[in-house]
Amino acid sequence: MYHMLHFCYAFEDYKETADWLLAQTELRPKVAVICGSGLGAFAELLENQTAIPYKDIPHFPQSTVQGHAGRLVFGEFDGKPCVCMQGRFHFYEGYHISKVTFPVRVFHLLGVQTLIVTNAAGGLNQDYKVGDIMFIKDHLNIPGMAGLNPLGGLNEERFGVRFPCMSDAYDKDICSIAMETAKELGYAPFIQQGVYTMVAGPSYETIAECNMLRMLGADAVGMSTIPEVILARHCGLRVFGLSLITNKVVKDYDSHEKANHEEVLRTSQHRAENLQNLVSCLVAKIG
Ligand SMILES: O=P(O)(O)O[C@H]1O[C@H](CO)[C@@H](O)[C@H]1O
Ligand code: HPA
Repeated sequence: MYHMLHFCYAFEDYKETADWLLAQTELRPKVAVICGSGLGAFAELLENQTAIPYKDIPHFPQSTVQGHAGRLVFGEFDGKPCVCMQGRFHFYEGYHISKVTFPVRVFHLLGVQTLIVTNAAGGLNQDYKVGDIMFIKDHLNIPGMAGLNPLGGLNEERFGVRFPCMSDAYDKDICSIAMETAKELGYAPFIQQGVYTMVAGPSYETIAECNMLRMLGADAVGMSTIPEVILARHCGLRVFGLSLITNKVVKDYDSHEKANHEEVLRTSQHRAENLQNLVSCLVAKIG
């Protein structure tokens, strides 16, 4: 059990990992991408790639969830260097919250300036359809409100300030570029902009919880992303986030629908190509 005041990692641990990675590749990425459930095929498109299994990287946790391959891939899109997490870590896997977010600070030390986070999420907004892509404009940090924030404990000033601002968490300029890119690709009919909320998981939400989350103003719900975004903003990275709406949450007691990870992975596969095109064009534009 970790005490709140104890870091799970010291600054030197992040630095050791970053230096180890810098010795594995000549690429110096300015953009990092975290792939959500079933969305990791994106990394296969990277040119000149160096792929490193998480198990070989000092201090890195392991991926335990289906649809998260567990490799860090360095490569290029249109000559723009990028590093991509093929698989993320979730709190419900049993990792301390600072472990879930470990790679984000490593990216910062690698020289990354922009983080793109992707996830699979359940649609709470009834206007959303399965297969829609929601650009995240804001978030509701439910575990954070219950005391589970990745910045809890002593502040590491070498990364950022004690009380970072979150009202500007999602970069409006990158979101506009992403919208423009989606239009160019003909994807506008299935793009949404909305609020993502995180629950700790791994159980999916009850009907009452879904209704509550919707009432609170959330458009989509998942079990990830927000801790990564908070750590990224703390150390000054610009953030763009998107959710693939893989299922509609159940909000009606007469419904026979049941949330399940197989459906999540099926929808991810169905939209994988669109997402890959969108994110790769975005990396090429902002990298
Ligand atoms: O957020 P990502 O990693 O995309 O995965 C989402 O899909 C899984 C549930 O089906 C949960 O892990 C949820 O967070
Ligand atoms: N709830 C929570 N997390 C999810 C869902 C959901 O309906 N779909 C994909 N990830």
